[in-house]
Amino acid sequence: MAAGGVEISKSSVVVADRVRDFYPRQGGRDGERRQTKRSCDFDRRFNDGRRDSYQRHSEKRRKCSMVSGERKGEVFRPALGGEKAVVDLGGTRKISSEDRVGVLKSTEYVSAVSVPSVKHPFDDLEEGQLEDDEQVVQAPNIATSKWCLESPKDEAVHVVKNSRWNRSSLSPESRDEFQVEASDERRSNSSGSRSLEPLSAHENSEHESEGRIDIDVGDEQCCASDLNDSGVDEPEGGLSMLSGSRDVNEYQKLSKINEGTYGVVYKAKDRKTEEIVALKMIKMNMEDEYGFPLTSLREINILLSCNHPSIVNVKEVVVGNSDSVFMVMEHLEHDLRGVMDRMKQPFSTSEVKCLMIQLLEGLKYLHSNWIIHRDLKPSNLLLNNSGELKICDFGMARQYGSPIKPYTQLVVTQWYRSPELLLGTKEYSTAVDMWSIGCIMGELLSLKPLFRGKSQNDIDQLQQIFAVLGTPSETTWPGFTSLPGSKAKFRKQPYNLLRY
Ligand SMILES: Nc1ncnc2c1ncn2[C@@H]1O[C@H](COP(=O)(O)OP(=O)(O)OP(=O)(O)O)[C@@H](O)[C@H]1O
Repeated sequence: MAAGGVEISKSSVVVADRVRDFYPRQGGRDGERRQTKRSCDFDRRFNDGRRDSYQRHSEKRRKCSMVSGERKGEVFRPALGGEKAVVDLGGTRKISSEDRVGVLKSTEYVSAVSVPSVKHPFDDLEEGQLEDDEQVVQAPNIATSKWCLESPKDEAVHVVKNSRWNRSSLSPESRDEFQVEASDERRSNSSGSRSLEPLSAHENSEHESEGRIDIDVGDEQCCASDLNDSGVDEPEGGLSMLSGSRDVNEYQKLSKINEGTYGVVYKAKDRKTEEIVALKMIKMNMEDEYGFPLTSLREINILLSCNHPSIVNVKEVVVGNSDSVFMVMEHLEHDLRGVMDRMKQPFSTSEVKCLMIQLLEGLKYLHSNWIIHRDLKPSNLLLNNSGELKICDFGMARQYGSPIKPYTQLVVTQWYRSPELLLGTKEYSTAVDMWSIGCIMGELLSLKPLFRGKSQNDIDQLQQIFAVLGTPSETTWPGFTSLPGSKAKFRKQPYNLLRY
């Protein structure tokens, strides 16, 4: 591994150079991110870089109090390491220095989210066993975050008609600089259809949609205001979790980076600190007058709770002067799709190793925190000019538990979708992400999608997979014949030709 480490370390420099080579003007012109070449090598990531991750952890704690600190008197539980900390039930959270050392020592990156359905040592404690003024605390926690909508009771956080996001209250004066274009975007999407709008950056790319199909995620796709039936009183003033959020005008819009299905992404500058950031504007659901998409709530909740160098950092959520909401993220200069589209030669093996180790570290962090991403593909992997890779776009992500519950199978862009999803399973787990990153690794090595099925054709996608890996049977894949799609007539292909 030592030799491999050296090789990867060197290659990270090359990846950074190659990323810069494709965008020489971008890297050099404004010099906004003149970063050291060594930032993704092993030395820095695992030695010096560890300091960075601790520093980010403490920043995250600050964020955490914003996310979950509002729930006074609640008993918080530790995440994975069993770390114990102290919470003042008056709402001010304190963590003793001893506990803090424990937190930092116990895990390489601090686990940020709760573990559903797992018995924890503290579970055995009787009520009152904790010292009077001490309770168990958990740093950023998906389940207790104010953005959490996983439990139906909490789903009452929605926009109300007299809120500041009420469209009728819109006035020309109240528009912010992000608003004009945003309104146009919404008009163009006013049919309420979820079809992919034309993208600016990848418009002419043959990889534009990465085999994407328009998805209707059925039971999981709704917006906050679809949940009004929960019977809980609506909080006065709209989305309660937005109270106290800063205004988007704290940022100066520089340019539009890209538009995805669920939001428009802008490059912007913090007016005070001059930091360059990415602002993702959340598209409201136009079919519903005040709809805040559940996917966006999930994305915000998960990203605010995560803390890992390979996961894009969300700094805060800000609001526009009218009915717009923005996620403020660290800015990375490229995404892997754009970089690969411009490459003539594939990445070298060692470059691929450098990218893959970052991707795998990020995914390990997610999976060990019970999160499945469910939409891993090159355009959701951001790269900076130093060769650092970060996973973004958590619109499809969700927490899972044990035992596995049925989820929608209409997730993951087609070329990166696993056979079990293509065959219609509703009970799936982290393996769907592992399949996607296997496809991404193949593509990094060959510069061509590994399994490039015809658009919206699951059978063709499966035929392409079976042509390489063999047509499954109950022997090679126990349980295959009970999958809904297994009855289709697939061509018989010999087992596993991956090496040829
Ligand atoms: N933090 C960031 N820094 C720079 N660019 C970004 C950032 N986040 C997103 N982007 C760019 O915007 C694009 C779309 O972002 P994202 O995937 O989050 O939006 P989406 O609406 O969920 O897209 P999709 O249609 O893939 O679901 C990305 O592919 C990337 O090019």
